[in-house]
Amino acid sequence: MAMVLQMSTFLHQYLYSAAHIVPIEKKSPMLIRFGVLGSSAMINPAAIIHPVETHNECVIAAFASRDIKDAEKAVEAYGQGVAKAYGSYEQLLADESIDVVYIPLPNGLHYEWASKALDAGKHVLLEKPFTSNAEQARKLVAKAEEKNLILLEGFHWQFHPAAHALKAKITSGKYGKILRSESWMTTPAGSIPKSDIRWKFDLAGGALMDMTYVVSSTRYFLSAGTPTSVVSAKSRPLKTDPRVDSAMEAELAYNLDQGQVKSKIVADMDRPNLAFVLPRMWELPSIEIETERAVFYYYNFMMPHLYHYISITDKKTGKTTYEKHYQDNSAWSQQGEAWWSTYRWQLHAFVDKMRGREPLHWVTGQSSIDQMETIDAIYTKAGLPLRP
Ligand SMILES: NC(=O)C1=CN([C@@H]2O[C@H](COP(=O)(O)OP(=O)(O)OC[C@H]3O[C@@H](n4cnc5c(N)ncnc54)[C@H](OP(=O)(O)O)[C@@H]3O)[C@@H](O)[C@H]2O)C=CC1
Ligand SMILES: O=C1OC[C@@H](O)[C@H](O)[C@H]1O
Repeated sequence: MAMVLQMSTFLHQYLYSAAHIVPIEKKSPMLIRFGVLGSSAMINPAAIIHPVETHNECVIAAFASRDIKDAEKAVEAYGQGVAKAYGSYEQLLADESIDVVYIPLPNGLHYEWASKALDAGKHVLLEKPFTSNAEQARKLVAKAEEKNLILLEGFHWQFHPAAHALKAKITSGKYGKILRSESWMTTPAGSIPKSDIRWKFDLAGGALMDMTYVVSSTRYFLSAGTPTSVVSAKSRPLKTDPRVDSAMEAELAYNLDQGQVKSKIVADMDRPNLAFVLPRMWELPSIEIETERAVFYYYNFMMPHLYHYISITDKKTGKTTYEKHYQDNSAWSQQGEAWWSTYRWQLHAFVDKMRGREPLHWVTGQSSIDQMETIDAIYTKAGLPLRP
């Protein structure tokens, strides 16, 4: 289902950004210049190109690919201004006119190229998962701090108003302490081609890495760092390479200020069809959080701009109410538009940070380290090696 979501988000972004493109001549004269490392990455249109097209303070000034022809194709497809095409990532990093580098490379290359980008004095918007493992995450965050450069892990979903609306309720105290949570993300069997980067151990593939959202959603809504322990973790190994988890299920124990919480996470990149035939298209990334007085359920927390709902069941009365937050009256959503995708919200925050304005939300370096430490701990408990 994740792939279907991704395709739908492409369409959503294409249609909305086409309607809201800010022509280059109407953009701010002080443009933030982005460079993309990996012009042909599937995620580029949704995560960076369309968001930039609709933002009046930024432009994509260069694309780099391993093969210059791919960079030239990306330049041609991108209609704003005159972007440069580079036939190597090094060349783009040497371009002094680039302020920010967006990195949509395979997971196993995140650390190397984010590190090189920081060395070249660039700010970095880095795709999830942050790095291959926690050791790399610690080094990368230290480098960004030392160089006083912005480094953000692209947990786009956290920037959407719906995430904030739910978190505000959970942390309000009105519903009592959190008791447990359960976060799911699945993709129907066979929908990710076997040649995909997600199946390659050397590129830091695996379900837990790709569907790192199940960990980040848990940590975000619990306001948690790392778990006290990984109680259990079981992977379903990829037949051709058992180091790669085609699925991972784990139970985490947190000791929060407010008390103990048990969290289940399920990530499955090859989810068996129902009765062997029916792909579980309805299984959008979701999280359930039970507190003393209510059970919350956030359906499609990852792409809420396409569709989502938050249900709240009162444990005493059994009554369930439903909410949607494309745009509400919160200070948060007043900063944007109901049509903004999660990636557009994320870009808004990134630009705020670049301009010295305080973004309403940020994924801190410590959070990215905690995220990778949690992932390492789950792999270790499951008896799998850490990603290289
Ligand atoms: N935020 C989100 O919603 C999403 C995030 N992602 C993340 O973005 C990253 C890229 O994912 P996705 O777009 O699906 O990946 P793709 O496989 O489509 O693209 C990765 C790009 O990396 C470059 N590359 C460099 N070295 C290699 C290599 N050894 N093997 C393959 N590609 C290489 C290629 O670009 P070139 O040849 O042009 O240099 C390639 O097109 C991943 O980290 C993934 O987790 C993915 C999907 C959604
Ligand atoms: O980040 C992602 O989001 C959507 C999924 O399709 C994809 O596998 C993953 O990389």
